[in-house]
Amino acid sequence: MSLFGFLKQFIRQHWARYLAAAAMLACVAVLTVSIPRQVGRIIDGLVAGSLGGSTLYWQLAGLLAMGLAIYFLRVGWRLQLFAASYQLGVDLRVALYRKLAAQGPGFYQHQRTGDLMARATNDIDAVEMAAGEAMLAGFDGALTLTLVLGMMTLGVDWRLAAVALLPFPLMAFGFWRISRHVHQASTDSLQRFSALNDHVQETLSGVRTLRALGLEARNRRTMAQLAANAADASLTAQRREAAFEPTVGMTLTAASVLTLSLGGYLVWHGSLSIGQLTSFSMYLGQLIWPMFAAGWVLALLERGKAAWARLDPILSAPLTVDDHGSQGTVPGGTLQLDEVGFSYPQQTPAALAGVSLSLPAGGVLALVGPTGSGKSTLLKLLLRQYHPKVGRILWQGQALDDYTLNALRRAISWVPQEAFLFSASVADNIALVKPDASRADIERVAQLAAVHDDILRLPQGYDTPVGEKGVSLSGGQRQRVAIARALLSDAPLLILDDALSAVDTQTETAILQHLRAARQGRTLLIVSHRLSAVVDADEILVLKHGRVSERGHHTDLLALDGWYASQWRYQQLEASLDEC
Ligand SMILES: Nc1ncnc2c1ncn2[C@@H]1O[C@H](COP(=O)(O)OP(=O)(O)OP(=O)(O)O)[C@@H](O)[C@H]1O
Repeated sequence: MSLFGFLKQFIRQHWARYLAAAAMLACVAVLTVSIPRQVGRIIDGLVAGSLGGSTLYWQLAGLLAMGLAIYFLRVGWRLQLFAASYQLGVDLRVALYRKLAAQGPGFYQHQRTGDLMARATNDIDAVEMAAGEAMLAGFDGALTLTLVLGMMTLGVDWRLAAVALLPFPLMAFGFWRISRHVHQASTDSLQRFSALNDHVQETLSGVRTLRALGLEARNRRTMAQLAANAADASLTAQRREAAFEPTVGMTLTAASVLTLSLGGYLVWHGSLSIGQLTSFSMYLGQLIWPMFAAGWVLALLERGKAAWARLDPILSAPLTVDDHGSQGTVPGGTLQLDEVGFSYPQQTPAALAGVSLSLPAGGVLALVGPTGSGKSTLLKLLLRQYHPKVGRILWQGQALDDYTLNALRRAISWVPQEAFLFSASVADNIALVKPDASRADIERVAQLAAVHDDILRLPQGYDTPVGEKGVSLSGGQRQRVAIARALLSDAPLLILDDALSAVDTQTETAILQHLRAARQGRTLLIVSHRLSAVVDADEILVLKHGRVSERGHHTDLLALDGWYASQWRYQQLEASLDEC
């Protein structure tokens, strides 16, 4: 959709505000153009000696009243229009947030966070300006122009009007050329601001890594370069926009010279009064605003169009995760994969091929295998972040796609390796999916996740703020808080995605024992590099190059003497060396 299409749709929705603003504006325009005519009449009355005394005072008071009415009406219509344009900003931000929240990893793989943030702030501001300031100035300017031209032509002298308008086509041509440059410069400016934003965001996220690698100076130089690039682009855009003013100035000067030449000649020959020439000159002065408004409106619209060209692809991008299912709850039951295969876009080797498994409700399945063998990919298919290219996934005999995404996400408690803690207390972080959980419940799951004692040692215990604005927890503590969070949910499937990698073997054993005792029939899927975490699983699947290379119980796999058995021996040896 074009910017104008979008604005049309918005104006249709908020027509009452725009209509009220337009009505007030029309009154302002009528009053504004009446003033020079009135002034001309007073001057002619004074020159002829027919105006004086109380009539003169009443006419002057009338002029003052018109000025006051113009002031209040101007305030009124600006408020109406700005309220509408701010609403447009809110609507756009909500729409963008919804879209971003609904997109899957396939979308984010091609986007930069800083750039998306720039679109949500800078670009929406530019569209907001196009819907508010530009509409306001455009409507005002167009109305004033029509009325002033009407008064010049019909109310004063059409010959003067015809001559005064001669330079205007040249101005229109100048405007057209300038606005093309403004569009290009605005696009460039928004893109460079995005690049700068992206760099700041990445620097803040990776500040520890940058420091550890001693890259601060290099990063500072890049930052300075990007900031200078952004400033240059903004300056170029301003320079392009600044060209509107001299064009207007030159046009009006030429129009004034032509008017005075012909006007002087007509007055000299008695076919125009001095009052009429004064009125006409005042009308010419009143053209300054519509002309400046035209330049300003074009600049705002070009900026808005450049911003919209960056926003529209995001707002109209198809969802990488579709949500066409109709089943609102997942009843649990057997999870089944039939000959599932998947490859990432633009990746030739398949990340998964011919994977079949059956995980009954309440069962424990483990996924192991060398790095890059497809374990996380399989989880992504279960979480429906991607769709299998071949084969099918069923839950309780129903295709995964038949469930709504919401239902599916409620049915799965997923604990990733890198647990994210929000800026809130530890207790609130654990109770994220169940904000009404009691403190006793929170402490119970923290004990199951073997993190209760660690939390008690924090300065304010469970009320200690953590996350970005609080105390930093160790990787292992973060993982255990995330496990506690998952245990608090009632989801029938719990997925531990290498979620115990940062805890020692003893703590891992303790957590797994607690899990077995407290699972209460929940299905458990464990992905782990450490095989000690999976020895008790009902079934262990070894993935290699996306295929199941071994499967069975721990003892079966040891007997097979394949990758699992050699990895087990290696890890056992490593553990015994650690104990020495
Ligand atoms: N987003 C992606 N785009 C393209 N290829 C990907 C993507 N994610 C993973 N891959 C590729 O898919 C294959 C399987 O990766 P996956 O992350 O599933 O392995 P993994 O077994 O979980 O590895 P690890 O144990 O290191 O976490 C790898 O070759 C990987 O490079």
